[in-house]
Amino acid sequence: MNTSVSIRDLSLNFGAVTVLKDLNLDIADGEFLVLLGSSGCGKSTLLNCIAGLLDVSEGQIFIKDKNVTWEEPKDRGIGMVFQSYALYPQMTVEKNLSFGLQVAKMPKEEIDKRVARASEILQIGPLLKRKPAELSGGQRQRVAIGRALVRDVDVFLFDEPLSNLDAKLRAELRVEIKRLHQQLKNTMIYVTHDQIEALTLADRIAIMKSGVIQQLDDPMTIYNRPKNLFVAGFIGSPSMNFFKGQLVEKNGAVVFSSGGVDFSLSGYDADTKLDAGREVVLGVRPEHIAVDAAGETGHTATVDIEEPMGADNLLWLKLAGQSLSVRIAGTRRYAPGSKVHLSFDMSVASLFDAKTEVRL
Ligand SMILES: Nc1ncnc2c1ncn2[C@@H]1O[C@H](COP(=O)(O)OP(=O)(O)OP(=O)(O)O)[C@@H](O)[C@H]1O
Repeated sequence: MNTSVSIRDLSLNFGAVTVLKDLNLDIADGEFLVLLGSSGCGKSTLLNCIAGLLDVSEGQIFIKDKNVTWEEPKDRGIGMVFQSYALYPQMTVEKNLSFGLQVAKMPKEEIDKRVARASEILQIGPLLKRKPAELSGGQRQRVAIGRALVRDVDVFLFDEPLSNLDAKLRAELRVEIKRLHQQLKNTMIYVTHDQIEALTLADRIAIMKSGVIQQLDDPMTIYNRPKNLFVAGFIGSPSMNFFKGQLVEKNGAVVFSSGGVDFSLSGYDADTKLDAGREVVLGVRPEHIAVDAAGETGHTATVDIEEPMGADNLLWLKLAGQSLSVRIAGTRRYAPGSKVHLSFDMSVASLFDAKTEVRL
C-alpha cells in the first residue's frame, strides 16, 4: 500500500481521561477513509490530532512519509473542512478563498488560477462577490470545501461537514463530495456519526468505540461480515435482528436453537469452527429474511405491525416469543395478525459468541 497518512501507537489524554490509546491506522494514497462512531467515541479527537489542532500524548503521525507529529497545522499538507464552515463573515466568497494564499504570499496570477478552478469544480462562480451571510448552508459548505481545495493539499480532513444541513441538502452535497473525490483522487479522511454517509462515501470505514477501532474494512465487508456484535448493531437501519440461543447438534449437523425453534445453518460462512454447546447470538438483517418465499415452509411468524415506506414495507413480526423486523417490497402488504413463513438467508447472517461478542 502506498501510504498517505500513517498513525503509529497514538495515545491522547485529556488530563486523567484517556480518549485514544495505542491507535494504529494506515491510510492509502487516494483513499476515502471514514471515521464512524457515536458521539464521544474519539473520532473528532483523532482527526484533530492528524490536523495538528491537538498535541498527542504519545505516538507519531506521518503524512507522505514525513513525521509531522510536532509540525504546525499549516505545514502538514492538509486542508480541513468543519461542520461550522468557519468562513470569515466580513469577507466575500472570493476573498475567503484567496485570503490564505495571499497571507502565504502566493503570486496573484496563481491565486486567481486556483480560485477559478475551485469555483468551477464546486460551481460557486456566481457566488464569488457575496458574503457568507448571503449564502445557504449548502453554499457555505461548498465555499469551505473550496478553501481547502485552493491550497492544493495532499490530504483533505472533513469533520461532520454535512451535519448542519437539512436532509435533502445533505444528500445532494454527499454526492458532490463523492464526485469531488472521484475527480481529484486526493486522500480524504471524513468524520461522521451518520452510517449512510459512511457506507456511501468510504473506500474503507473505521468504526470506533471508546477510542478503539472496532473494525477497519470496506463498507460491504462491514455490512455483511461485522467482526463483533457492536459493529453489527451499529451499522444498518433498521438494526440487524438478534436472537439469543445455543449451537446444538441435530442429526449430525450443528444448528442454531432459540426459544425452542431450530434454525439450519446451511450456507453459513463461518470464521471459526462452530462447536455444539456454545451460547451464541444470531444476527440477521431485515432484508435477509424472505417472507412466504415460493416452495419454502420455513418458520411461522405472526405480523405485529407493518410500516409501509413507499419502496419498502417493513414488517414487525413475532417469532418464538421474539420481535423481529423484515424488509419486503412496498407492494406486498400484510394485515396485523397474519401468519407468514420466514426463511433466513444464512449465507449473509452472522453468529457471535455470547460472551466475547466476536463473530464466529
Ligand atoms: N478538551 C477536552 N477536555 C476533556 N475531554 C475532552 C475534550 N475534548 C473532548 N473530550 C472528551 O473526549 C472524548 C472524545 O471526544 P470527541 O470529540 O473526539 O468525540 P466524537 O466521537 O468526535 O464525538 P462528537 O461526534 O460528539 O464530536 C469525549 O468523551 C469527550 O468528552
